[in-house]
Amino acid sequence: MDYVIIVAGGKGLRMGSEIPKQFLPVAGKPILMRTIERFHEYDPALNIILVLPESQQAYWHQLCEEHHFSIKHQIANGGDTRFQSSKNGLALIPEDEDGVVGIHDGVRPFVSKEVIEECFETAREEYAAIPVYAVTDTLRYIDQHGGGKNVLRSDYRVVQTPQTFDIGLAKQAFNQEYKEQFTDDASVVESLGCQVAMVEGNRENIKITTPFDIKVAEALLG
Ligand SMILES: Nc1ccn([C@@H]2O[C@H](COP(=O)(O)OP(=O)(O)OP(=O)(O)O)[C@@H](O)[C@H]2O)c(=O)n1
Ligand SMILES: C[C@](O)(CO)[C@H](O)COP(=O)(O)O
Repeated sequence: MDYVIIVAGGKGLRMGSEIPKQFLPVAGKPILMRTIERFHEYDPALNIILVLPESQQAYWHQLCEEHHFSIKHQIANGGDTRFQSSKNGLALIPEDEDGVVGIHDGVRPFVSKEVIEECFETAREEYAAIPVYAVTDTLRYIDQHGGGKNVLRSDYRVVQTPQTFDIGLAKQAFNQEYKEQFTDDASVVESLGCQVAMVEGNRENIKITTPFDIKVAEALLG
């Protein structure tokens, strides 16, 4: 069976809003509900695990009632790092389960059905897959003395989620000790020595991080 773990255990410091950013409404509906809906639309049989700080779970249940949100999901507790949040979500998947697990940021409500499908199918064949897109701005490397140097942007890709993995592989990877360079789930799997396949992401799949991103999100739905 396939699973998606929607991680929403962060602090939202860059958003700086009173309400945690995953609950902020965009065109009248909380971001997190929009994100979960995308995966349910892709596959209504997909098992959904939502990772939320324990202190926010009662509020989430209240929001679900208010919005008549009835998509079935399990809840895991958020961790101090994204690594720990993903790991807590993975712990709810039975040990002997076969299939693919996607790990997706709760604050990326604009992932397309095609990208979700491509990520799950590529991981089924190649064990690990991530959506990426080409950099469109010029990039500059800054050294430790503050000096700058132009770099070849075609050497880089911007990485999105969902990041999809064979379930056994993901569980093995998240048994490692946490390292600071684990900024996404693929970096955890890669540190086992595994290759991660890349699929073309969709540009609208932004990570809602700052108040500016809320304006972009409203515009995308407008
Ligand atoms: N300990 C953490 C940290 C992050 N996340 C989740 O990972 C996703 C991407 O992280 P980001 O957008 O950076 O969220 P925050 O960490 O909440 O933001 P900030 O760094 O501004 O505090 C978010 O859905 C966030 O909730 C998580 O589940 N657990
Ligand atoms: C996982 C991620 O969204 C891929 O782009 C990103 O690495 C999360 O980074 P954050 O700074 O912890 O939000």
